[in-house]
Amino acid sequence: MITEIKGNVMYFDGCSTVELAEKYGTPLYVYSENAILKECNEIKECFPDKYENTRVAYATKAFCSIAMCKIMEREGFCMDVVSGGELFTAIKAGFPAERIEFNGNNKLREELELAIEYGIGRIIIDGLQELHMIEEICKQKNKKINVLYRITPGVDSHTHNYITTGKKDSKFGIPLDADVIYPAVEAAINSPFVNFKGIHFHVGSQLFDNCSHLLALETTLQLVKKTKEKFDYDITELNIGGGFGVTYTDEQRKPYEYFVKPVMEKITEFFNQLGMERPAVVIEPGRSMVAEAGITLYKVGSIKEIKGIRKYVSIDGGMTDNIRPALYQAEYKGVIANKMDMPADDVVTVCGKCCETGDVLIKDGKFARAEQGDILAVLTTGAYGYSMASNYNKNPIPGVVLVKDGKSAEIIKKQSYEDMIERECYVEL
Ligand SMILES: Cc1ncc(COP(=O)(O)O)c(C=O)c1O
Ligand SMILES: N[C@@H](CCCC[NH3+])C(=O)O
Repeated sequence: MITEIKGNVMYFDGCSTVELAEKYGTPLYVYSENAILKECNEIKECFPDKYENTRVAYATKAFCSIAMCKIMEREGFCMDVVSGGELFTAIKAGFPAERIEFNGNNKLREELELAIEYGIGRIIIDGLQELHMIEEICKQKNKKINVLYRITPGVDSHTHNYITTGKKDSKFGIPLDADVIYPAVEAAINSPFVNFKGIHFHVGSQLFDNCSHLLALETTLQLVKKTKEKFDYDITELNIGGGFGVTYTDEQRKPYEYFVKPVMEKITEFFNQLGMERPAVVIEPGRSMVAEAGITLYKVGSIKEIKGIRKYVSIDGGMTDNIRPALYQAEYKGVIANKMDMPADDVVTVCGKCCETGDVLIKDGKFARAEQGDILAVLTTGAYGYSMASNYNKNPIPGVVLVKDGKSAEIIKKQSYEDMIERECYVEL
């Protein structure tokens, strides 16, 4: 069990959350290595270990750090990066360049130059303009790189509007209009500077239904068939993105198998019928690999009861370390980590310390009766928490601790006030 209760205290991967808060200070992100490994094993079992020529590329945007890159390296995963910064982190962590795939709708020339210089495994191209930029760089550097095209499959997945990515009206991917996609495919096939491997799609995030993946796949397979007919060219790789939903509150999380099995069946059947070899298949999970492996610890501060309306419990962090409730109305569960033996029957709203009314982490949640100094743990914060943290109100970004079997180590130092102003100055003009 990753989360346990001993006496009145919540333990996380064998560590007392109260002791962690005391030792490292709050706010604090805590990641369980065993929980990450459990995800890795679950994925491996139903995907790369089950089907030949398949790969998992962890989408580092969910949580990007040297430590996470090292774990992914050891587990044999690939990594999907979306910026020069994520790419640099992976390389600095010693992650093999050939296992890195680069996504993004507006990759900068200098980011592409870095990627090509490092010799990464794949660039997932988001438009013809990008292909031309890659060709120029490869020509200059005398290099050739593997590429895929990210298409816009025209699928409206059922999730928050801000995290659906496959709709026709989207900044991501190449539209499937015949006069757009086929010239692009032809250009990539004929380019002496790229190896055109195949097609990528990503339909959205936090999904509980496999129908968006299957619909997008159908469209992709038609494109593969047309590419064969038109250009006599065999697509050798399909990337179906990530998006696998996790349980934050009451959602029923689906196993990876629910998503990948029908996808693999459909792909296998299609290529058998066509008499073509099945391409490599890649998935890009981000959230599902780390969300449940992470919690955030806070210290309770001011408590205000507005008679007949609401009770506010303030914590020493907030939207600066978890923007998701403010940005996507995301819901979380939390506990008073030092009062696990007490009934959670007090309905309170957990709010942050920013000067924003919307700085609320949990609205009307049930908690044990909170007092100043208690340790409040917000659960399932491992994905898109730390990675979206900000310095709003000049609040320092908290540190990150990795825990495993009762041991703990700081993997990202918390920011100090000094760190925040280090790059600032005033020049009288
Ligand atoms: C291209 C791409 N791949 C993978 C992911 C990871 O998605 P998730 O964290 O939902 O698994 C995203 C983010 O939504 C993405 O845009
Ligand atoms: N940041 C989003 C997910 C982004 C998906 C990226 N394509 C979230 O917290 O849910």
